[in-house]
Amino acid sequence: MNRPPVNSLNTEHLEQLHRALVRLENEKCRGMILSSSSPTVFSAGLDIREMYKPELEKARKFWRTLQDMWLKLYSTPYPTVAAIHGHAPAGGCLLALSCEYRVIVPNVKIGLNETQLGIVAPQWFQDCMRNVIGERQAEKALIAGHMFNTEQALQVGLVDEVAADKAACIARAEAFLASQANLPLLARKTVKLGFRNSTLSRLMTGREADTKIFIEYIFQPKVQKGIELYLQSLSKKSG
Ligand SMILES: CCCCCCCCCC/C=C/CC(=O)SCCNC(=O)CCNC(=O)[C@H](O)C(C)(C)COP(=O)(O)OP(=O)(O)OC[C@H]1O[C@@H](n2cnc3c(N)ncnc32)[C@H](O)[C@@H]1OP(=O)(O)O
Repeated sequence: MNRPPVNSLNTEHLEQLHRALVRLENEKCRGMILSSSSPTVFSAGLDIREMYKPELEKARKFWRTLQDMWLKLYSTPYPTVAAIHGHAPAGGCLLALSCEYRVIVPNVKIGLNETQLGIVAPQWFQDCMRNVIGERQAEKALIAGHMFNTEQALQVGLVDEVAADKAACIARAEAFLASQANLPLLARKTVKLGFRNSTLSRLMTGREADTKIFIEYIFQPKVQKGIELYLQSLSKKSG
């Protein structure tokens, strides 16, 4: 990902990611490392400005593009690793959770923090967390909107490995891909999809309902007020 300053996910960036995933699949790619050009941020999650006073059709397109990108990422036939050498809140955490393996560096925060922002992580975000860390830990983390530090993320199983720095993180991600390289492709892909199918189907069969929930939620005046205040707090911080 290379969308400075924080790889926030707007419609255009989501489309780019989606196109890249389609191209990799068409080219029979043998593995992907999802990484960031930023030295300190993996992805800041959804671009909050896409949810602030949007036009209805633009907001619908934004959400459908996110759904498209995620459905592709979660179901790739090739192995995927997240090299998390920077913070990964909310949608950034979703990207990492959607890969098959996660390597992280020290001093990083990662989690589905939506509750803390007064918004709600959609059901499929929640499913991804549950599938990785289990029901009990996911429930606790999501209710609190907990951001895990590196050590906590490893302990709870949110990530698989810690590496010293970006170079080591990429090297460990490559080692994971190498460990998968000799597995029969069809068997590997079939098992992966078997595990992920119920989570994928839940969104695929309820896409329109999920979009409607998103739209009705963000168009509420009190949610808009919350987004406005949050945007102000973010830009004050950097100002
Ligand atoms: C049953 C009911 C169901 C209801 C369902 C409703 C569904 C609602 C949708 C819910 C889904 C939400 C998922 C999300 O992903 S929401 C996004 C959450 N993300 C965050 O909270 C991250 C916020 N950012 C940070 O914490 C930090 O920026 C950082 C990532 C830790 C990096 O810190 P750093 O100090 O390096 O950088 P700055 O904070 O100074 O930021 C630099 C500039 O980038 C702007 N910025 C940061 N994050 C975002 C963002 N997510 N979107 C847009 N812009 C962002 C920040 O304002 C600075 O801009 P400036 O320089 O112009 O001021």
